[in-house]
Amino acid sequence: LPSVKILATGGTIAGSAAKATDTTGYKAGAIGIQTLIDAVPQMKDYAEVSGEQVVSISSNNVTTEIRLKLANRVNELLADPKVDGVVITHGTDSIEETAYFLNLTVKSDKPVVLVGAMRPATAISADGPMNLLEAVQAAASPKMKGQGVTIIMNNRIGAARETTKFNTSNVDTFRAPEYGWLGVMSQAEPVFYRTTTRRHTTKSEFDVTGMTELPRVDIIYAVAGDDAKLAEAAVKAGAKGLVSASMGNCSIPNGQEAFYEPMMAKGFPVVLSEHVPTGECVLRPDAIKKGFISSGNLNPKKARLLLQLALTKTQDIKEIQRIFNEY
Ligand SMILES: NC(=O)CC[C@H](N)C(=O)O
Repeated sequence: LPSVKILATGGTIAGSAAKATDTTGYKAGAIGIQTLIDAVPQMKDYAEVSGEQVVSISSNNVTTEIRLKLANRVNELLADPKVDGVVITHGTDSIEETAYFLNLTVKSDKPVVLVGAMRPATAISADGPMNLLEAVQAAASPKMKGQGVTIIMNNRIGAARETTKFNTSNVDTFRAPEYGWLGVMSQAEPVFYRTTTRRHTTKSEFDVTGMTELPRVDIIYAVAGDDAKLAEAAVKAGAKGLVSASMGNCSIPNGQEAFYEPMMAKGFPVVLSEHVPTGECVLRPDAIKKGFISSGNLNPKKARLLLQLALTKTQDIKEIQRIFNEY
């Protein structure tokens, strides 16, 4: 049987509530990985499974430091010829961020699958056990090779870059709204319909070996008529770059643009992403001249991670734009 390692970080999949009917008032990350593995003995028909508890937290508290630790551990594990795949259990609030981060920093074409749940492990019809089983089945499958880091929940295989949380409480919360799912889990096997063309894993230029911190990047929300007080505070707090969660097609209020302009003239990177859920950010010619970088259709939280990694390589605006065009 293939060997699959499960790295556990907490989240609702490891959540515990006082009553089986509680689906909101529960403690995330309360149950250890061995208990989650023991609850799904069927996994042993597909893989030799072992667990490792990395942290036990709700994913709103996953820091850059934890993501770097995960990336380094996944790289260590997958460098071992005896390990065939890795599953990471994770809270759903930031699962897409960690998945995308690993998509950019894992140096292997072996499967890396992130999985979560929306109902705590103690709930009636908890979704965690079936999701975990399918994640392990996928991580054990050679068909997952080279597909990049994926998120698997509710039978669907989503690319880290494209998959995003859509609903605060529904079990079927994830969507891949722009380009759809890569495929599905069907009868214990991954079935692929698409692949992603953006650079990831073995084709990524980012190397976080031994790193414990990354340059600070903050996200500034753009709302009609707003000023730049928050952006100023971010720079004062040490931000080495900013991501604007802009409106519509990369539009931001004049008050913010007036603050960014002289900063960009000095080489400070400002990436325009959007809080509209889908679509490209197409920069006007004068915005390009001023130094703005477009995130394409990458959402603000993922654009923040990519800018943090880009800043480990370069400060050059054109080079950072090249990176956003490729990942
Ligand atoms: N469904 C979830 O996993 C969300 C619970 C929690 N806030 C977390 O992200 O860990």
